Amino acid sequence: MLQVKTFHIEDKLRKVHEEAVGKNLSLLMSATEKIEGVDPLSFFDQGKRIDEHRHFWKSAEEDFTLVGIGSAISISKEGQGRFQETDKELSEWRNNVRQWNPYDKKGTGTVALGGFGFRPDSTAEEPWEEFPNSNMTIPEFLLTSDEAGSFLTTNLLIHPDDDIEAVIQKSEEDKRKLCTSYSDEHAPVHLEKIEEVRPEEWKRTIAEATEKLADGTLSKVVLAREVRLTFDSAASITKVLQDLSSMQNSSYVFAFEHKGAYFVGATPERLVKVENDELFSACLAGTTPRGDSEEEDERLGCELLGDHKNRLEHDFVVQMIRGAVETYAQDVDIPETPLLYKLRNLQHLYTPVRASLKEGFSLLDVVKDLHPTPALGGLPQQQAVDYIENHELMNRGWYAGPIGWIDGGRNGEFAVAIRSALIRGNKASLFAGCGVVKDSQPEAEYEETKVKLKPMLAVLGGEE
Ligand SMILES: C=C(O[C@H]1C=CC=C(C(=O)O)[C@@H]1O)C(=O)O
Ligand SMILES: [Mg+2]
Repeated sequence: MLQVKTFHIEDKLRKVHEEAVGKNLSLLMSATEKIEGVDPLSFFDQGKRIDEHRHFWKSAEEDFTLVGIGSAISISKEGQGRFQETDKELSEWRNNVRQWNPYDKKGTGTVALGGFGFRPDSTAEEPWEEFPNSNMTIPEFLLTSDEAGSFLTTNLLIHPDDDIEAVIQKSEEDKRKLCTSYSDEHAPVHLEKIEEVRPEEWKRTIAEATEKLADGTLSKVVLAREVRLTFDSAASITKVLQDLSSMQNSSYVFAFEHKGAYFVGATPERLVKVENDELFSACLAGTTPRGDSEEEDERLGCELLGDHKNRLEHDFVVQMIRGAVETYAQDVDIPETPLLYKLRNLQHLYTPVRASLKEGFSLLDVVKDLHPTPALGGLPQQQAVDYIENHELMNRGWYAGPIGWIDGGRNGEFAVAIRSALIRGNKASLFAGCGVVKDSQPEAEYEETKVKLKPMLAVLGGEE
């Protein structure tokens, strides 16, 4: 039986409002309480009754889920300075927040959730019309759920001319709705049409890229393709998240909603995590399918570890991440040889990175320098990004961009948004890419992207 505890923050809100009136300033109020019996997916689902701006984030390695509903502060920047401008604006709000948070818990309080498009200068081209170039949001209601329990943070921006009694009443009502268990049966969607976007032309772009790679101008470039789906009705995002969470338990499961469009996925690829000033990154590049039997699986894994083309793809990523991390961290620990990272449908070459973040740097400083790693862009970085812009047959939007969260206490994590789909009503665009090096074969890369598309396809009515 669900237990709803309503947290009374009336007095705090009245106090902040008085101060806002006195100073003639808008003030951010943040209050965190411990709650019980609230399921993150139910909270997300109920959130649609309150606001069409919702966020969902589930960690790949620990029991840690964040769900954000609505927005108290929404920051959208573009251009080369977007990471640092976002960081600066977040700090300004946090330096001035009126906060009640008795829990020393990462991911509570003025947490900002969101992401950044792949390119700093991309415009809202089809199918990304609803998405700004980047957006980090401090939600009005944030559920933080981990093995120790659940915490609800209410963040409200209080204006001098607010009717504070009405604000109090609405926030209490919203919380009651969010903490009500959902009863809806979320039916799976029925897939009516699958359309691969120009697959033969895409294979030719791979062949052309290998020529460019052979002449030495580029060392590696990641090229992605799109598959469009049509369903018989609008897809339930709650159901998609539920299925991704149960099927892809070594991946970050995420959803970002903007004006009725959803960017959803299950990515295995960490960009960077900071916790207690420890920094963790990951090099994930080089791919082979899982085997049908244990023996076959092991054989495929061994072949991957010894495969020259995949090791080259992978080593470019390790080199680049090492260089970027050394600027911001000390005691950098990176093993010499990769391990295997096994997912439901495929296995990757994986090298974990661990270091100590130097004082004075933030998570977003590291994100700025790491993005895009050669697992998503290529090498040299700028030439590869330009090559992608000029040759790829799709608009990346937020695909392969950094997505994640950051709290007011220097903790946070960003992953890269691959194995993902943009869903609007009864349509979806799925994206998958592959690292192209000079020995790449177009047909093999095409097959690799096919396997990478499987997790999203499987939760959207397709075959696994
Ligand atoms: C770009 C994607 O995967 C990257 C991450 C891991 C392995 C990769 C590869 O082996 O090609 C890619 O670099 C994608 O899934 O869309
Ligand atoms: Mg590959």
